[in-house]
Amino acid sequence: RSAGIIGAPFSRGQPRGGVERGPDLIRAAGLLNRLHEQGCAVKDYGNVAFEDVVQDEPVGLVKRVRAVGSANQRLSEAVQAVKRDGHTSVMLGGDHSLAIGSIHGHSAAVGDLSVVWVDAHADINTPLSSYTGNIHGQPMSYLLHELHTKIPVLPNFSWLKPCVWAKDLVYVGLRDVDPAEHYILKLLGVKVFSMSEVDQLGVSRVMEETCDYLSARGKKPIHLSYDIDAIDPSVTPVTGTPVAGGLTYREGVYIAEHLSQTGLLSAVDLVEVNPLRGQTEEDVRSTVSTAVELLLACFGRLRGGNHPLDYRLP
Ligand SMILES: N/C(=N\O)NCCC[NH3+]
Ligand SMILES: [Mn+2]
Ligand SMILES: [Mn+2]
Ligand SMILES: [Mn+2]
Repeated sequence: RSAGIIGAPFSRGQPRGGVERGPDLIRAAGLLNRLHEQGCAVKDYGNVAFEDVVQDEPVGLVKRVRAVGSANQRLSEAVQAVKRDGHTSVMLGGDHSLAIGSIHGHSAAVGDLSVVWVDAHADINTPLSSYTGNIHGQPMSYLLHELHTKIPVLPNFSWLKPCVWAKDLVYVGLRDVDPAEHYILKLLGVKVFSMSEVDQLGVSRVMEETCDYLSARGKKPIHLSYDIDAIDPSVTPVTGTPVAGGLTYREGVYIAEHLSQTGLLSAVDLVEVNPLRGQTEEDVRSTVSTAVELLLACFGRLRGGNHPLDYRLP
């Protein structure tokens, strides 16, 4: 395995400052050394340099459109470069609007892909259905072929073409879904394992059904887009929109372990870590270390232990 790390210090998909600190916090917690120690080749591509957009009036209700469009165009190029070099792309956010560029760039590199979206939220509002106008609640609508007619022309988004089919998308962890989003999920027949299904089936059944569902449409590269707020706020409180009743630490790690073992994991996003949303230092430490553990599990770390292929007892 090999990981190409991209920092995306970007917050304009939502109104709360601090989420742009995510990439450097996750690096400082030792992600690269830990990946190396577990036998993963690692290349750090640094942080994407985002354009400073000054005049960015709302377009209808949609906020910070030009900044988000420009940022995601640059992120898409960065992800394409990482994939061209043959790595699994690891995008450290930053807010979840960055999934637009991450998934677009991944698809530009590998073609058809499947998306596993682990999140308390569906992030599938269209620009016209969103209450808040914050684009981090909308990224999936920009990416789905089936919603193309629902996306107006937006400044700095002319580069973007939809690249995901609704039948290649699976959600895990949903527990805060708007009516418009629920309508879209039902209309398009998107596969959803909300927290109700996690409770009903258990996480191992959820992941078994997720992988069976996706592989029935051919073994496509998997894009795992992990919003840290999928995990329960008791474990990962420093995030913009925490929602009670989330995944346990163990469930969160299991999801990553399971997808890692498919051998199809081709890109990972880890987004929405916001240190300014914590009450204590421990809140920040707990959230950031959980983010690191989730990523280590994406690259083959197992709780039962690992050993190098060439290990020999002395
Ligand atoms: N964390 C969020 N998305 O994952 N917040 C925006 C969506 C709220 N409906
Ligand atoms: Mn999200
Ligand atoms: Mn979320
Ligand atoms: Mn969020």
